[in-house]
Amino acid sequence: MTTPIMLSVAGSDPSGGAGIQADLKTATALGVYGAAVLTSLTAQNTHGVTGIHPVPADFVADQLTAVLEDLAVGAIKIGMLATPEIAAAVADVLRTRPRPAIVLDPVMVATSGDRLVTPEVTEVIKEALLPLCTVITPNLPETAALLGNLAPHSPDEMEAAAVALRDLGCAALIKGGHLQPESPEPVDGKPSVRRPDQDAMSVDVLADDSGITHYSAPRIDTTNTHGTGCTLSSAIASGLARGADLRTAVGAAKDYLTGALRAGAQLGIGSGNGPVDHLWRNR
Ligand SMILES: Nc1ncnc2c1ncn2[C@@H]1O[C@H](COP(=O)(O)OP(=O)(O)OP(=O)(O)O)[C@@H](O)[C@H]1O
Ligand SMILES: Cc1ncc(CO)c(N)n1
Repeated sequence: MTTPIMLSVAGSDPSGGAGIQADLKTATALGVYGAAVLTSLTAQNTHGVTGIHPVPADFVADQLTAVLEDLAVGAIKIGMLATPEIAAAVADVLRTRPRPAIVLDPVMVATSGDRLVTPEVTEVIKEALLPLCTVITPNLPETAALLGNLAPHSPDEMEAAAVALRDLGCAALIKGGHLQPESPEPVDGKPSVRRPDQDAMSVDVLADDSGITHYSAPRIDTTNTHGTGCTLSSAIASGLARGADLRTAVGAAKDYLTGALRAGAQLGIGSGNGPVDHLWRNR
Protein backbone atom coordinates (compact mmCIF):
# COMPACT_ATOMS: atom_id res chain seq x y z
CA MET A 1 0.00 0.00 0.00
CA THR A 2 1.22 3.53 -0.77
CA THR A 3 0.27 5.90 2.01
CA PRO A 4 -0.71 9.35 0.69
CA ILE A 5 1.38 12.12 2.28
CA MET A 6 0.48 15.80 2.64
CA LEU A 7 3.25 18.18 3.74
CA SER A 8 2.21 21.44 5.39
CA VAL A 9 4.67 24.36 5.30
CA ALA A 10 3.05 26.79 7.73
CA GLY A 11 3.08 28.56 11.08
CA SER A 12 2.12 27.18 14.49
CA ASP A 13 -1.13 28.19 16.22
CA PRO A 14 -0.78 27.02 19.84
CA SER A 15 -4.55 27.25 20.36
CA GLY A 16 -4.89 24.45 17.81
CA GLY A 17 -7.45 25.82 15.36
CA ALA A 18 -5.33 27.23 12.52
CA GLY A 19 -1.87 26.82 10.98
CA ILE A 20 0.09 23.58 11.23
CA GLN A 21 -2.24 22.22 13.89
CA ALA A 22 -5.34 22.61 11.68
CA ASP A 23 -3.47 21.16 8.70
CA LEU A 24 -2.35 18.00 10.53
CA LYS A 25 -5.83 17.44 12.01
CA THR A 26 -7.37 17.87 8.56
CA ALA A 27 -4.96 15.45 6.88
CA THR A 28 -5.50 12.88 9.63
CA ALA A 29 -9.30 13.21 9.48
CA LEU A 30 -9.12 12.66 5.71
CA GLY A 31 -6.98 9.53 6.03
CA VAL A 32 -3.75 11.15 4.82
CA TYR A 33 -0.34 11.08 6.56
CA GLY A 34 0.59 14.63 7.62
CA ALA A 35 4.14 16.02 7.74
CA ALA A 36 5.00 19.58 8.79
CA VAL A 37 7.69 22.20 8.18
CA LEU A 38 7.35 25.06 10.67
CA THR A 39 7.86 28.57 9.31
CA SER A 40 6.95 30.58 12.45
CA LEU A 41 5.83 30.25 16.00
CA THR A 42 2.91 32.49 16.86
CA ALA A 43 1.40 33.33 20.23
CA GLN A 44 -2.34 33.41 19.52
CA ASN A 45 -5.69 32.21 20.71
CA THR A 46 -9.31 32.57 19.64
CA HIS A 47 -9.14 36.34 20.36
CA GLY A 48 -6.02 37.35 18.48
CA VAL A 49 -2.29 37.20 17.86
CA THR A 50 0.06 38.54 20.54
CA GLY A 51 3.43 37.51 19.11
CA ILE A 52 5.26 36.14 16.08
CA HIS A 53 8.64 34.42 16.15
CA PRO A 54 9.77 33.60 12.59
CA VAL A 55 12.02 30.56 12.05
CA PRO A 56 15.32 31.60 10.37
CA ALA A 57 14.84 31.29 6.58
CA ASP A 58 17.77 28.90 6.05
CA PHE A 59 16.39 26.58 8.74
CA VAL A 60 12.98 26.55 7.01
CA ALA A 61 14.88 25.47 3.87
CA ASP A 62 16.74 22.78 5.87
CA GLN A 63 13.47 21.33 7.20
CA LEU A 64 11.86 21.33 3.75
CA THR A 65 14.88 19.69 2.10
CA ALA A 66 15.08 17.02 4.82
CA VAL A 67 11.43 16.03 4.34
CA LEU A 68 11.49 16.10 0.53
CA GLU A 69 14.69 14.04 0.36
CA ASP A 70 13.08 11.20 2.29
CA LEU A 71 9.26 11.17 2.14
CA ALA A 72 7.24 10.54 -1.05
CA VAL A 73 5.18 13.71 -0.58
CA GLY A 74 2.02 13.63 -2.71
CA ALA A 75 1.06 17.28 -2.20
CA ILE A 76 2.32 20.35 -0.34
CA LYS A 77 0.19 23.00 1.34
CA ILE A 78 1.94 26.33 1.94
CA GLY A 79 0.48 28.70 4.54
CA MET A 80 1.98 31.49 6.68
CA LEU A 81 5.32 32.79 5.37
CA ALA A 82 6.15 35.57 7.84
CA THR A 83 9.00 37.30 5.99
CA PRO A 84 10.10 37.74 2.37
CA GLU A 85 13.28 35.81 3.23
CA ILE A 86 11.25 32.76 4.34
CA ALA A 87 9.05 32.94 1.23
CA ALA A 88 12.13 33.17 -1.01
CA ALA A 89 13.83 30.26 0.78
CA VAL A 90 10.77 28.03 0.26
CA ALA A 91 10.63 29.01 -3.43
CA ASP A 92 14.36 28.31 -3.84
CA VAL A 93 14.04 24.75 -2.47
CA LEU A 94 10.93 23.97 -4.52
CA ARG A 95 12.35 25.41 -7.77
CA THR A 96 15.37 23.14 -7.73
CA ARG A 97 13.70 19.72 -7.38
CA PRO A 98 10.81 17.64 -8.73
CA ARG A 99 7.62 19.11 -7.28
CA PRO A 100 4.39 17.43 -6.24
CA ALA A 101 1.08 19.35 -6.46
CA ILE A 102 1.28 22.56 -4.37
CA VAL A 103 -1.62 24.47 -2.75
CA LEU A 104 -0.60 28.01 -1.80
CA ASP A 105 -2.74 29.77 0.83
CA PRO A 106 -1.35 33.33 0.71
CA VAL A 107 -1.99 34.01 4.42
CA MET A 108 -1.74 37.70 5.33
CA VAL A 109 -4.11 38.51 8.20
CA ALA A 110 -5.67 36.24 10.90
CA THR A 111 -9.46 36.00 11.40
CA SER A 112 -8.92 38.38 14.34
CA GLY A 113 -7.59 41.08 11.97
CA ASP A 114 -3.97 40.79 13.17
CA ARG A 115 -1.24 40.80 10.47
CA LEU A 116 0.70 37.52 10.29
CA VAL A 117 3.19 38.41 7.53
CA THR A 118 5.01 41.57 6.43
CA PRO A 119 3.56 43.36 3.37
CA GLU A 120 6.73 42.63 1.30
CA VAL A 121 5.85 38.90 1.32
CA THR A 122 3.10 39.49 -1.26
CA GLU A 123 5.59 40.44 -3.99
CA VAL A 124 7.74 37.32 -3.37
CA ILE A 125 4.62 35.14 -3.47
CA LYS A 126 3.60 36.69 -6.79
CA GLU A 127 6.98 36.63 -8.46
CA ALA A 128 8.72 33.53 -7.09
CA LEU A 129 6.22 31.14 -5.52
CA LEU A 130 2.95 31.36 -7.45
CA PRO A 131 4.43 30.08 -10.76
CA LEU A 132 5.60 26.90 -8.97
CA CYS A 133 2.15 26.10 -7.57
CA THR A 134 -0.92 24.15 -8.68
CA VAL A 135 -3.49 26.47 -7.11
CA ILE A 136 -3.53 29.62 -4.97
CA THR A 137 -6.41 30.13 -2.50
CA PRO A 138 -6.70 33.83 -1.49
CA ASN A 139 -9.64 35.33 0.41
CA LEU A 140 -11.05 38.63 -0.88
CA PRO A 141 -8.59 41.05 0.83
CA GLU A 142 -5.66 38.78 -0.17
CA THR A 143 -6.93 38.82 -3.77
CA ALA A 144 -6.94 42.63 -3.66
CA ALA A 145 -3.36 42.74 -2.32
CA LEU A 146 -2.09 40.28 -4.95
CA LEU A 147 -3.71 42.11 -7.86
CA GLY A 148 -3.14 45.65 -6.51
CA ASN A 149 -6.87 46.21 -6.90
CA LEU A 150 -10.03 46.73 -4.88
CA ALA A 151 -11.40 43.54 -3.26
CA PRO A 152 -14.02 41.75 -5.40
CA HIS A 153 -17.50 42.19 -3.95
CA SER A 154 -19.65 39.89 -6.10
CA PRO A 155 -19.28 36.43 -7.68
CA ASP A 156 -18.83 38.14 -11.10
CA GLU A 157 -15.94 40.22 -9.78
CA MET A 158 -14.49 37.10 -8.13
CA GLU A 159 -14.53 35.38 -11.56
CA ALA A 160 -12.64 38.26 -13.19
CA ALA A 161 -10.09 38.32 -10.36
CA ALA A 162 -9.63 34.53 -10.49
CA VAL A 163 -8.85 34.74 -14.22
CA ALA A 164 -6.38 37.60 -13.60
CA LEU A 165 -4.61 35.54 -10.92
CA ARG A 166 -4.56 32.43 -13.13
CA ASP A 167 -2.80 34.52 -15.77
CA LEU A 168 0.02 35.06 -13.23
CA GLY A 169 0.90 31.36 -13.37
CA CYS A 170 -1.36 28.88 -11.52
CA ALA A 171 -5.04 28.04 -11.00
CA ALA A 172 -6.81 30.36 -8.54
CA LEU A 173 -9.58 29.59 -6.04
CA ILE A 174 -10.98 32.83 -4.63
CA LYS A 175 -12.73 32.28 -1.30
CA GLY A 176 -15.90 34.23 -0.66
CA GLY A 177 -16.11 33.86 3.12
CA HIS A 178 -15.76 37.65 3.45
CA LEU A 179 -18.49 38.37 0.87
CA GLN A 180 -21.48 40.11 2.42
CA PRO A 181 -24.80 38.41 1.61
CA GLU A 182 -26.40 40.31 -1.30
CA SER A 183 -28.30 43.44 -0.31
CA PRO A 184 -31.83 43.52 -1.67
CA GLU A 185 -32.29 45.09 -5.13
CA PRO A 186 -35.00 47.74 -5.26
CA VAL A 187 -38.02 46.49 -7.28
CA ASP A 188 -40.17 49.25 -8.83
CA GLY A 189 -38.50 51.74 -6.53
CA LYS A 190 -39.41 49.70 -3.42
CA PRO A 191 -36.80 47.62 -1.57
CA SER A 192 -37.46 43.89 -2.00
CA VAL A 193 -37.85 41.55 0.94
CA ARG A 194 -34.42 40.64 2.33
CA ARG A 195 -33.43 37.00 1.83
CA PRO A 196 -33.57 35.15 5.13
CA ASP A 197 -30.07 34.40 6.44
CA GLN A 198 -30.58 30.63 6.19
CA ASP A 199 -30.79 31.01 2.39
CA ALA A 200 -27.38 32.74 2.15
CA MET A 201 -24.61 30.83 0.42
CA SER A 202 -20.85 30.88 0.80
CA VAL A 203 -19.36 30.88 -2.70
CA ASP A 204 -15.78 30.19 -3.84
CA VAL A 205 -14.70 30.62 -7.48
CA LEU A 206 -12.03 28.52 -9.23
CA ALA A 207 -10.29 29.53 -12.47
CA ASP A 208 -8.18 26.70 -13.93
CA ASP A 209 -7.03 25.69 -17.42
CA SER A 210 -10.51 24.46 -18.35
CA GLY A 211 -12.44 27.54 -17.21
CA ILE A 212 -14.47 28.69 -14.22
CA THR A 213 -16.17 26.55 -11.53
CA HIS A 214 -18.33 27.87 -8.66
CA TYR A 215 -18.37 26.01 -5.33
CA SER A 216 -21.37 26.95 -3.27
CA ALA A 217 -22.38 25.80 0.21
CA PRO A 218 -24.92 27.03 2.76
CA ARG A 219 -23.52 29.88 4.87
CA ILE A 220 -23.32 28.64 8.48
CA ASP A 221 -24.42 31.13 11.11
CA THR A 222 -21.44 30.86 13.45
CA THR A 223 -18.61 32.95 14.91
CA ASN A 224 -16.41 29.83 15.08
CA THR A 225 -14.49 30.52 11.87
CA HIS A 226 -10.91 30.49 13.18
CA GLY A 227 -8.76 28.49 10.73
CA THR A 228 -11.30 28.00 7.93
CA GLY A 229 -8.77 29.04 5.26
CA CYS A 230 -6.08 26.68 6.62
CA THR A 231 -8.56 23.82 6.83
CA LEU A 232 -9.78 24.32 3.25
CA SER A 233 -6.28 24.51 1.73
CA SER A 234 -4.97 21.48 3.61
CA ALA A 235 -8.10 19.50 2.69
CA ILE A 236 -7.49 20.35 -0.99
CA ALA A 237 -3.84 19.26 -0.64
CA SER A 238 -4.96 16.04 1.09
CA GLY A 239 -7.29 15.28 -1.83
CA LEU A 240 -4.51 15.96 -4.34
CA ALA A 241 -2.16 13.70 -2.32
CA ARG A 242 -4.74 10.93 -2.71
CA GLY A 243 -4.64 11.42 -6.48
CA ALA A 244 -7.81 13.44 -7.05
CA ASP A 245 -7.86 16.06 -9.81
CA LEU A 246 -8.05 19.71 -8.73
CA ARG A 247 -11.79 20.25 -9.29
CA THR A 248 -12.69 17.06 -7.41
CA ALA A 249 -10.28 17.90 -4.58
CA VAL A 250 -11.76 21.40 -4.18
CA GLY A 251 -15.34 20.07 -4.12
CA ALA A 252 -14.52 17.44 -1.51
CA ALA A 253 -12.58 19.98 0.59
CA LYS A 254 -15.49 22.43 0.54
CA ASP A 255 -17.88 19.65 1.70
CA TYR A 256 -15.50 18.69 4.51
CA LEU A 257 -15.09 22.32 5.63
CA THR A 258 -18.83 23.04 5.55
CA GLY A 259 -19.47 20.03 7.81
CA ALA A 260 -16.64 21.14 10.12
CA LEU A 261 -18.07 24.69 10.32
CA ARG A 262 -21.56 23.36 11.06
CA ALA A 263 -20.28 21.06 13.84
CA GLY A 264 -17.86 23.75 15.08
CA ALA A 265 -20.78 26.02 15.95
CA GLN A 266 -21.28 23.71 18.98
CA LEU A 267 -17.63 22.88 19.73
CA GLY A 268 -17.10 25.51 22.43
CA ILE A 269 -13.30 25.85 22.34
CA GLY A 270 -12.04 29.21 23.67
CA SER A 271 -14.11 32.33 24.35
CA GLY A 272 -13.49 34.22 21.06
CA ASN A 273 -13.80 33.09 17.44
CA GLY A 274 -13.42 29.36 18.03
CA PRO A 275 -12.13 26.68 15.65
CA VAL A 276 -14.10 24.40 13.34
CA ASP A 277 -14.58 20.75 14.29
CA HIS A 278 -11.99 18.85 12.26
CA LEU A 279 -13.22 15.50 13.62
CA TRP A 280 -16.90 15.96 12.74
CA ARG A 281 -17.02 12.86 10.54
CA ASN A 282 -15.54 10.69 13.29
CA ARG A 283 -18.05 11.58 16.04
N1 LIG B 1 -20.01 31.23 7.71
C1 LIG B 1 -19.57 30.40 6.74
N2 LIG B 1 -20.37 29.39 6.31
C2 LIG B 1 -19.94 28.55 5.33
N3 LIG B 1 -18.73 28.64 4.74
C3 LIG B 1 -17.92 29.63 5.14
C4 LIG B 1 -18.27 30.56 6.16
N4 LIG B 1 -17.22 31.42 6.35
C5 LIG B 1 -16.26 31.03 5.51
N5 LIG B 1 -16.67 29.97 4.76
C6 LIG B 1 -15.89 29.23 3.77
O1 LIG B 1 -14.64 28.97 4.41
C7 LIG B 1 -13.58 28.98 3.47
C8 LIG B 1 -12.56 30.01 3.89
O2 LIG B 1 -13.05 31.26 3.50
P1 LIG B 1 -12.56 32.66 4.02
O3 LIG B 1 -12.86 33.64 2.93
O4 LIG B 1 -13.15 32.92 5.36
O5 LIG B 1 -11.00 32.40 4.14
P2 LIG B 1 -9.91 33.02 5.08
O6 LIG B 1 -10.26 34.45 5.38
O7 LIG B 1 -8.62 32.75 4.43
O8 LIG B 1 -10.04 32.16 6.38
P3 LIG B 1 -9.32 32.41 7.80
O9 LIG B 1 -10.45 32.89 8.68
O10 LIG B 1 -8.82 31.08 8.19
O11 LIG B 1 -8.23 33.42 7.60
C9 LIG B 1 -14.26 29.26 2.12
O12 LIG B 1 -14.57 28.03 1.50
C10 LIG B 1 -15.53 30.00 2.52
O13 LIG B 1 -16.51 29.92 1.51
C1 LIG C 1 -0.25 30.12 12.16
C2 LIG C 1 -1.44 30.66 11.46
N1 LIG C 1 -1.57 30.49 10.13
C3 LIG C 1 -2.65 30.96 9.48
C4 LIG C 1 -3.65 31.63 10.17
C5 LIG C 1 -4.84 32.17 9.39
O1 LIG C 1 -6.02 31.71 9.83
C6 LIG C 1 -3.50 31.78 11.56
N2 LIG C 1 -4.43 32.42 12.32
N3 LIG C 1 -2.38 31.29 12.18
